[in-house]
Amino acid sequence: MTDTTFRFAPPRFAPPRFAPARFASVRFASVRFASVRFASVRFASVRFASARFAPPRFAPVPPCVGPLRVGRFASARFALARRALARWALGTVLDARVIGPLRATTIEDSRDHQSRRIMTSAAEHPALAAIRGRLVVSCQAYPGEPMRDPDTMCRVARAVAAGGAAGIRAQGLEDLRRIRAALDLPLIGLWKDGDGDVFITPTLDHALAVAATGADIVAVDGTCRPRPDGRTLAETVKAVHERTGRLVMADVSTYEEGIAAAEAGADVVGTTLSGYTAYSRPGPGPDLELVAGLARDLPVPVIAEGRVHTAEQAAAAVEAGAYAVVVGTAITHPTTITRWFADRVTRPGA
Ligand SMILES: CC(=O)N[C@H](C=O)[C@@H](O)[C@H](O)[C@H](O)COP(=O)(O)O
Repeated sequence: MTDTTFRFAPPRFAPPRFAPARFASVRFASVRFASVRFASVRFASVRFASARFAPPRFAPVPPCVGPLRVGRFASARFALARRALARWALGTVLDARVIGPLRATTIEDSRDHQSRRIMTSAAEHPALAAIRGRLVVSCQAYPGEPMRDPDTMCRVARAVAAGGAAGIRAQGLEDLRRIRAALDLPLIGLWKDGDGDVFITPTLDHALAVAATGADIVAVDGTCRPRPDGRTLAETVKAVHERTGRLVMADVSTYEEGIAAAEAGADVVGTTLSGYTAYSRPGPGPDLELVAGLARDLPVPVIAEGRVHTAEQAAAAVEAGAYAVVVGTAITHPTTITRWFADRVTRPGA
């Protein structure tokens, strides 16, 4: 058994409503890392000593039933355990002791409020580390369009890679296979299918097929709407993790969906669907308020995606706390870009 201590740096930007803990420790026992990033944990005890938990008290926590991601409040089954992790996510847990065979090592990370919440650089998946603070380009053409062709999309992906894209997001199994074979960059894969409301990688079967193309991250619909195969998001994420080891990006449309997606175990949350569900905010530009809210409150990376049309908006998304920014239309969809220009140039009535 290894005995590893995680140290979390105190928050630089502690939300004012939470008095930072003077000391808090979370003892985990029987930690089993299934992969670099995931762990099954049983809580032994949680100890708090802070302005809010005075006098210091030791609270025994019943063992967690089932897996828990270290650093998340996601699947903790017990309120106290969840609160401990929530406090960790807020940066107020200063010390956590993990006992068990562990591959991750010491954490010293307080660079910014998103990175503070991400588990550890050692445990951060390489595909995520490679896009951190960078641009991902979505290369997609729509049914019936002239560029709807895997070879063309692969060329587009190579072109944006040459321009500095740190990652690619793409749609459709054949597009993904071609792009995977041609490029070494992190690949976010999805499969748009069906004519229902839920169309971004709508079922587990779709997700498994996307994973089989070699995509590093499988993007799925992460909204609260029922999925065509009747599975919950949590069941889908769990199955993708267990059967493929791939990361899951949940495309959401609201703050509540982002929180629920993280709790369901999604590794990454994207604001992709904001404005594209009946109940979310449509707007001409990116939903930076959503980006900022989720980046502030989630312990997982938040990717800004959707209607980022200018370099300034992309920079603003990073400023708002986005872990990475995905831009599609403004870079890879010439029909729309042309229309933007044509509409401005063409005189009314011409
Ligand atoms: C809503 C939906 O179906 N979004 C899709 C998701 O993969 C794509 O059609 C978008 O192009 C992508 O999200 C990037 O966004 P934008 O093209 O706005 O930069």
